[in-house]
Amino acid sequence: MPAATLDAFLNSYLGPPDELRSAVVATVRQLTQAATNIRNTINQGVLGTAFAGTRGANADGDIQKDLDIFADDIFLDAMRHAPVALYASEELEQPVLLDRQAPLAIAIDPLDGSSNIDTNVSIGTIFSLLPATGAPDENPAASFLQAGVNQLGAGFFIYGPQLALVLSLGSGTHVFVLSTRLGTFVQAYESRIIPQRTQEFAINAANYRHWDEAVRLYIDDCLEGTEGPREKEFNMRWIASLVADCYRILMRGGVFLYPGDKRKGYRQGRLRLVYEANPIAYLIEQAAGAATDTITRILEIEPESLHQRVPVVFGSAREVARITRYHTEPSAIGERAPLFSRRGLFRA
Ligand SMILES: O=P(O)(O)OC[C@H]1O[C@](O)(COP(=O)(O)O)[C@@H](O)[C@@H]1O
Ligand SMILES: [Mg+2]
Ligand SMILES: [Mg+2]
Repeated sequence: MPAATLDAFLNSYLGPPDELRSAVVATVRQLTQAATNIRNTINQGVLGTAFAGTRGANADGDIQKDLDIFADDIFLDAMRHAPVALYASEELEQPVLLDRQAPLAIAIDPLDGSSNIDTNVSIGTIFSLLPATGAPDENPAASFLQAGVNQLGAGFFIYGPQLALVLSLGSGTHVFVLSTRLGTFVQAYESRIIPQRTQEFAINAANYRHWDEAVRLYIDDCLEGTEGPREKEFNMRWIASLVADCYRILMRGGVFLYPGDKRKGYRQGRLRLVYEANPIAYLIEQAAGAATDTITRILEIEPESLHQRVPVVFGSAREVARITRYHTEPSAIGERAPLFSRRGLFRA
């Protein structure tokens, strides 16, 4: 039986012992309050004016919108009231030390999908909960340079038609929706299970000419549909909000790719390992999906720096494995008939 509310779910959470478990629960509660606050602000109807304005660039060189900064301020403030030692944000160059005695470190993308703010398309907040390690005041980055397998929990809020929280604390991936009638988050689904197979892919196809050959050939094969080696039709989606693309995949399967490409600054793709790829990979794996950097499991990558980018492929496990084979053993992608052997590397 699913717990009826987020509160009931958190009360029944049997995670790591004692201090860490209660810290995770308290932190998730603070996060939900901050997200509700942001949702209320978004609903004031100022998206096209005040909050879509730009401020400059963040540590990573991305344009910051006013809502990026607003969301960052709200979550940072909320974490001051949670048992969190360190707050690392996509929008801030360095982690903020909050309470050196506290057991947790949080990495956050306060506003994901910023390019969609003024178009009224779903946006979100992604977070990753880690154990604070070492001496947080001496080496604040160290807590965030742990491989994603060390996460205690991860999730995202999606400010869509519904305010939803997708959460995993290490046993399944759960979806809660804010009920304004009840004034609380209620469980919307049993733990999600992503189908192993899919006929739907998500990629920004405008970058086709910049991709490596393996990615191009994978997409070519999908596009050839029933006339190509896959012998089935594919559908394409690209929302340009990672949270929204991930939510769809959790609901009905699919595969998402943001590979590295040949554009300047995109060799490692666009998404950040610590703030985006790790928490999303955790949620996807907890829902029986898979997540790689095309070859290596995302959750096993040791981050080298706080704002590091990483190529990302995630979703239906068999499709993710297939994409890895295009990169590692192209000759094994031999299901195509000679009819399809017309191009390059894999077609010889
Ligand atoms: O505009 P592009 O290159 O298609 O990239 C879209 C991707 O970039 C992101 O917007 C990056 O996140 P931010 O908005 O937090 O910078 C993802 O949500 C999305 O998947
Ligand atoms: Mg983002
Ligand atoms: Mg962001």
